[in-house]
Parts: sequence; structure tokens; C-alpha cells
Amino acid sequence: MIELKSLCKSFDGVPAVRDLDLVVGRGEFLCLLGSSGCGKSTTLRMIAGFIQPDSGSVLIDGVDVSGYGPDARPTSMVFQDYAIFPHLTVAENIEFGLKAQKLAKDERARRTEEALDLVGLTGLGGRRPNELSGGQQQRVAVARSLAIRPSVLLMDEPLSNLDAKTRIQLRTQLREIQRDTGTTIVYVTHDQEEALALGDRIAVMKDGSLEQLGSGHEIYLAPSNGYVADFVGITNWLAGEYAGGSDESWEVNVAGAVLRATPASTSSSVSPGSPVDVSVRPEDVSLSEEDAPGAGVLRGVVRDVQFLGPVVRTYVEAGGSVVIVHSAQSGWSPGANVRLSIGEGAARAFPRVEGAWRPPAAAARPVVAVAAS
Ligand SMILES: Nc1ncnc2c1ncn2[C@@H]1O[C@H](COP(=O)(O)OP(=O)(O)OP(=O)(O)O)[C@@H](O)[C@H]1O
Repeated sequence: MIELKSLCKSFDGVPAVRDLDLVVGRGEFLCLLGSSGCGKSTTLRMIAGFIQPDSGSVLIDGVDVSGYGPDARPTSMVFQDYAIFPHLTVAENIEFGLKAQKLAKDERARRTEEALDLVGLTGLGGRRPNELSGGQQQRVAVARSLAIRPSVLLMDEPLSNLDAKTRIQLRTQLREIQRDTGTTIVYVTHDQEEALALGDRIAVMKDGSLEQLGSGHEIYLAPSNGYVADFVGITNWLAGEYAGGSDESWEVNVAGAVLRATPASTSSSVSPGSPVDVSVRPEDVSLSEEDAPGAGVLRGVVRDVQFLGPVVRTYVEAGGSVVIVHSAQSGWSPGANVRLSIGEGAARAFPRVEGAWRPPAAAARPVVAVAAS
């Protein structure tokens, strides 16, 4: 449906998007995810035609639209700040784009009603935007975009001005609308939870380049590099050294204890003693009494226990470092001596590569120090 080929864009000589190749399928919900300034919006605006690439091309439905302006593309954009006209009613806002398409009055009215129904604003067509909540205003913006029946809906952080509850509600509604209409959506967000909730696939960007493209499961459970592991979700980092093992499972020496870890797909060659960073998600660590039979090899001391509602977050220190553990319940108290176990296959090993991204130093983000049992 959408094909980006070697897209490049610089501003004042500084690259914003570098040699980006990306294919979005028909009816797919693709999230562009990355931290501020990584080039998400620039990519979206190049798809929309608001920004011309320095080089490379944009194909939509097999047609090279690189030289076309925004109006000549089968796309419609929804912005973070709604961008609806305050002096027009809701219905007039929605009709605005339909008039530009030169549709007959009856057809405009029909499509306006249909779009209002789709976003759950039936009966509110006569209101002015200032008589609506933020969430309702953003729904008007979505309705206005959908009414013109674009092949591709481009959304730039559309929910970020809304409160948490409304955001979650609108996410679900957006997914439903997308399923009902079959619209292809490219959705920019810096919120990893939003990307996981919405995207059929997620494209993680950093410094104008694509770091990984995959489903939420793939990105979260099998990040291809340390940056993605760190950016999506919470992870603990353990610094260690490669000690041996097969292509599928490495033994990594972490401060005297040997952990089993799955090497990440970008693994370069390693030899015994090569530095390796091991990533472990908080929900993959469990705690047991220090002297419990079968307890893990990592020894620690509980420092803090925080009840967060659906999850209990326990901070465990060993050797002056801290690891985060998530569990449904926690009977631990600060000061308790514990052992940490890591779920089978849950640890991922990233060989340290000179000049590549590295987890923050232990001082900035303390990790557990371990002792052999
Ligand atoms: N019109 C412009 N003129 C100059 N520099 C720009 C322009 N637009 C974007 N940039 C720069 O290009 C880089 C990428 O910006 P972009 O807006 O695409 O990032 P982003 O990932 O969408 O960030 P954010 O989440 O903060 O919106 C940034 O360094 C930004 O300062």
C-alpha cells in the first residue's frame, strides 16, 4: 500500500531521516515509534506530501506520488492539536473536506452523519468545537479525515493532548474504526504503550533510521538491539562477559554467577571474555528466600516495595546496584535477603560493540550485582 524507498531528508545539513525503506500493507495499522526528534513526523509529512524528500521516493498503491502535493495524494492527516475550525459547527468541519471534493449536498450530509456515527458523536453535528471536550474535538478531527474516505490515514500523536482515560478509550475506538473501514493507518507516537496497544506492526526509529520493524510481540520479546530493548518497556541491564555456549544460548558471567541468555539477532562474533550486556524484563525475575531450595544464583537485598495497583514493583539491591522486579503480589519487606531467578529463555544477550548504543552506566541506572551460590 505504502512503499518508502531510500527516503532521505536533512534540515540545514542535519539529517532528520536517513535512507529509510519501509513497506506498509493495505489495511495495516503501523506505528512509527521513537523518542523526540528521531524523525517520525518528518517521515509522516513526507508520506502526506507536506515535506519533499531530498532523495528517495514515496509510492502509494504502486503509484510514485513523490512529486504530488498533499491534495493530490489519497491520504488524510490528523494532527496532535486537532486543527478543526472553531467558527464552524462539527458537521461543517466534517463537510469542509467533502466540499473540496465537490460532492453533492445529499452525499455530503450522508457522509457527515456516517462519520459522526463512526466516531461516536451521533447527534452532536450542530455543536461548535468549544462546546466539546478535548476527546470529542479529536474525534471530530478523525471524523473529518475519515469522511473523505482516504486510502491512508496519517496520524501525528493524535491522542497526546488528552487525559489518560480518554486516550485509552480512543485507542480502542480507533482500532475498531480501522477494522470497520479497512483504512491503512500510519500513526506517530513516542509512547511505547500506545504503539504496543495500537500497532499491527511497530517501526522503531532512532536518529532518522529504522532500528526494528515488527509486531509488538517481536519488538518487546525479541528486540534486535539494546536500544530497542531499552526503549520499549522497562528492562534491567546486567553487565557481563561471554563465557561460552551455543548459537541459541549463551553462558554469560555476571560478577561471578553464570546466567543463560539468548543472543540477540544482531549478535556479532564473541569469544570468551567479550563484554556482553544482558537484558531482563522485570516480570521475568522472581524472588525467593535466600536459602530456599532451587533458589536462583543471584543474591540480593530488597530495598523498596511499591504497590502500583495491578503490579507490585520490588527494587532489589546487591553490591550497591538495583534490579526491578514485577509481580502480582509481594510479601517482601525492605531489608529481606533474597535470591533472584530469571525465567527460562527470558534473558537476552547483546554483545557490546564499540561505538554502538550501550545501556546507561551502572551509576546512572544501577543493576544488580551478583554472587555465585
Ligand atoms: N522544518 C524544520 N526545520 C528544521 N529542522 C527540522 C524541521 N522539522 C524537523 N526538524 C528537525 O528534524 C529532526 C526530526 O524531527 P521530527 O519532527 O521528524 O522528529 P519526531 O521524531 O517527530 O519528534 P517529536 O516526537 O518531538 O515530534 C529534529 O532534529 C528536528 O529538530
